[in-house]
Amino acid sequence: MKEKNPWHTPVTIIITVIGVIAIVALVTVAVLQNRPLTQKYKYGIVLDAGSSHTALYIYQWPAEKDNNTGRVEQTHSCKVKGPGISSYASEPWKAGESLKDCIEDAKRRVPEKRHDETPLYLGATAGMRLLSIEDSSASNKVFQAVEQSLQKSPFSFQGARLLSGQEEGAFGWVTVNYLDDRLKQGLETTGALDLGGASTQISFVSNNYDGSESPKNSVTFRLYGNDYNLYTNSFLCYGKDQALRLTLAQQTQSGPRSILDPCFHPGYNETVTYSDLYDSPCVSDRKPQGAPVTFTHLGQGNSSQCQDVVKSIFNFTHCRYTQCSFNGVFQPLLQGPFGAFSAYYFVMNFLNLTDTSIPLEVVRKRLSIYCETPWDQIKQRHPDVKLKYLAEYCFSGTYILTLLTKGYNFTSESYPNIKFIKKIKGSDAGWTLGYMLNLTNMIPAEAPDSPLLPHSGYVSIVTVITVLLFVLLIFSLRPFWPRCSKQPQII
Ligand SMILES: Nc1ccn([C@@H]2O[C@H](COP(=O)(O)OP(=O)(O)OP(=O)(O)O)[C@@H](O)[C@H]2O)c(=O)n1
Repeated sequence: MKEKNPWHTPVTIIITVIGVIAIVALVTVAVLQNRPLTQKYKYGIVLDAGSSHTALYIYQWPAEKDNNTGRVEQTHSCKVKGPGISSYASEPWKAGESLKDCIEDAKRRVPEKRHDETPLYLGATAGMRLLSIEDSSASNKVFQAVEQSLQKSPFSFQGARLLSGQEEGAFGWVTVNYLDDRLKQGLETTGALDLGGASTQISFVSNNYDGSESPKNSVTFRLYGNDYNLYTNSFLCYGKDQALRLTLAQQTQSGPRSILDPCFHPGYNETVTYSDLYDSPCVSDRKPQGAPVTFTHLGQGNSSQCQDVVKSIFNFTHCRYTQCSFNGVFQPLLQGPFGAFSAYYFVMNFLNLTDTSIPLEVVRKRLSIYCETPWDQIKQRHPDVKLKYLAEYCFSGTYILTLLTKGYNFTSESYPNIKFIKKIKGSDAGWTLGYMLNLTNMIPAEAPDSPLLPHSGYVSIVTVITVLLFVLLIFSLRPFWPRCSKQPQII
């Protein structure tokens, strides 16, 4: 006599087998769907052809997230050897040649199979702006030379062009706020202060600026569903190299054989050629008549006199708007935090003055002690720093403080709102990233629709619900279950 197992009916066996197969299939799909994928990246390259040098930046972002944001990051930068491309006006082909090493470097950094789809841009700033004012044909030839050289690269070259000061300021602002994740989240934005060699930019959003007063300073953006009305201004000739020319021009108006410069260390002594100093549209019309060929540039190291000389290159006398910064340029009330980068950072970092919680008066005092230090001592303390940079830090520090306080109207109270920065989350602060994001349409005007759940959450929920349904099905089939009788069946 054999006791029949109540589960051994064909219906329950079939249901159980199908159920087990379904659960195994679901779990397999869920696991496979959520396995870590080997990330594929896309790349973009921007060359920043500045007045003092050219730099190449490589950016990357996950291939499947072209239209998403907060994900583009700088993976590498390469400093082009030699001066900025505008310095090759008399031998333009050399401007093209100068870029080759960094392009070779980029070829090694970007995977070969991505080369032909990687956009390559060159944007030129204030150095080329000045050259185009001075000699537009020479500037065209320099652009032709760099274009010829970049067309030979395996990348998808998208052209070389001159950025307007307004674009330089606005794209710097986009970069800073993109990297800080402020745009996507619609947070209060950070203003951008950029100090180059030949121009300087200030860009910020102010509640009391809607673009109606001085519309030429207004740039509007719609980013991730938010409207921004940005104030921006670029001051050509107020980058730190051209500002130094302006102060030297101020001190050599009578064509002297020597000057005692308060912005250079005591004991500093260099011979300067008048024609070199005045070889820039920022000062060329002021070249003194009948001056000797050279003058001796002597350092005096006097901070308060240096402040006076630096102040004298700003014009505060006329303003046809409700308020101005300097040279009759409109500026609304300063608002919010500011990121100060490029030469702001190089100089303040060298001077150990990037901490803006140090009171402005203390900063001034420390700078004046530095300026009064004899040139021999300075050279001894910093044997590794390029002499040209080293000689100019006293001037540059004084210029930065004067530009910020007298020029832009930062006060002791608002000075701590400035943060001197070089990089944000590994990417350099500057106009290049914002420029690329704009040209590749990587910042959408409207906020992208995001799915309710991440993919892994979706798969897990579907799995759990299916298992539940299966269990319910088994229970709903109860009437078909064989009954367990207490009496053993006799077969
Ligand atoms: N370690 C460094 C590197 C650069 N500089 C100075 O910083 C200034 C400008 O830097 P940059 O942002 O590279 O300006 P450019 O792009 O060359 O100038 P522009 O934007 O005006 O065209 C130059 O005066 C350069 O001499 C410096 O003082 N210390």
